[in-house]
Amino acid sequence: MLSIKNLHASVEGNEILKGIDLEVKAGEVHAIMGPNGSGKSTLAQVLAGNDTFEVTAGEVIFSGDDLLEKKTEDRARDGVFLAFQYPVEIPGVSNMQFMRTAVNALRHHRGEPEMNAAEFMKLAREVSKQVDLDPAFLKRGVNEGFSGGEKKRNEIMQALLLQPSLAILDETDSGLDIDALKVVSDGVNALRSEDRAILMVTHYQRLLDHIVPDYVHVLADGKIVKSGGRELALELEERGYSWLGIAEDEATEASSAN
Ligand SMILES: Nc1ncnc2c1ncn2[C@@H]1O[C@H](COP(=O)(O)OP(=O)(O)OP(=O)(O)O)[C@@H](O)[C@H]1O
Repeated sequence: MLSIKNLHASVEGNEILKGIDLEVKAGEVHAIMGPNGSGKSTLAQVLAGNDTFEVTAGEVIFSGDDLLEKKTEDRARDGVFLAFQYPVEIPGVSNMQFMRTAVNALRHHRGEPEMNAAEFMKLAREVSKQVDLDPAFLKRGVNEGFSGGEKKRNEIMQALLLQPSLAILDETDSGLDIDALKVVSDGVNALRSEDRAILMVTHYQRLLDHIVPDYVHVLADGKIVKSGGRELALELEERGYSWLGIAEDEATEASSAN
């Protein structure tokens, strides 16, 4: 589903991604871990099409197409979804209005009939229960005044409504209390399916107790330096990053993040 080859990306002339290679098949869940500042969010943003970052080399093939050639909105229509590390507040636009517009844009693109307000309300209420978010949040401005954990739950609600082919989740577990972590993980597990891939950026092995990944990758200084199965995350928890030959300052930052 997703094939990344030798991906390089820069911001303001600084190279952040320095040759990423990654193959993700439909049905798989991949976790991306690594020290602070290693490029995890940059990778997520580049895949979603944030033009702050300049791709200087490499290719990304998504479902057979050249992803990097497509505009952000076309990537979203084709099924790429990004749950932000820091979800953005959009005051004045209700959550309901925002999500219905997005869902109907997708349905239109897929040649499916649009959902009217009543149909969408019914669906949104069901999904909000799934992530334990009071349906009252549907009426509020997008993320406006939401707590950190509520924003993260709202991101997963969007994913459940949009049913993307590729869900990229950037630190969806950060700031969640123990119960919310379980709720959000259940939401992500509900997304798992044979025709969908999930790329999850996380610092915490404990998330991977709930959402068991097929593969774990360590990103350091813009490159994937180690890949393995779930046991790699357990090893990182125990040993930190320095055994992988990651520079001492990066490894220290990483252990303080953990
Ligand atoms: N818009 C930007 N302008 C300048 N530098 C940026 C920008 N975005 C990212 N960077 C830099 O790129 C590097 C990688 O950042 P990124 O957010 O991808 O790291 P990360 O691995 O997700 O880190 P963390 O674990 O702390 O979230 C950092 O040094 C960061 O300061």
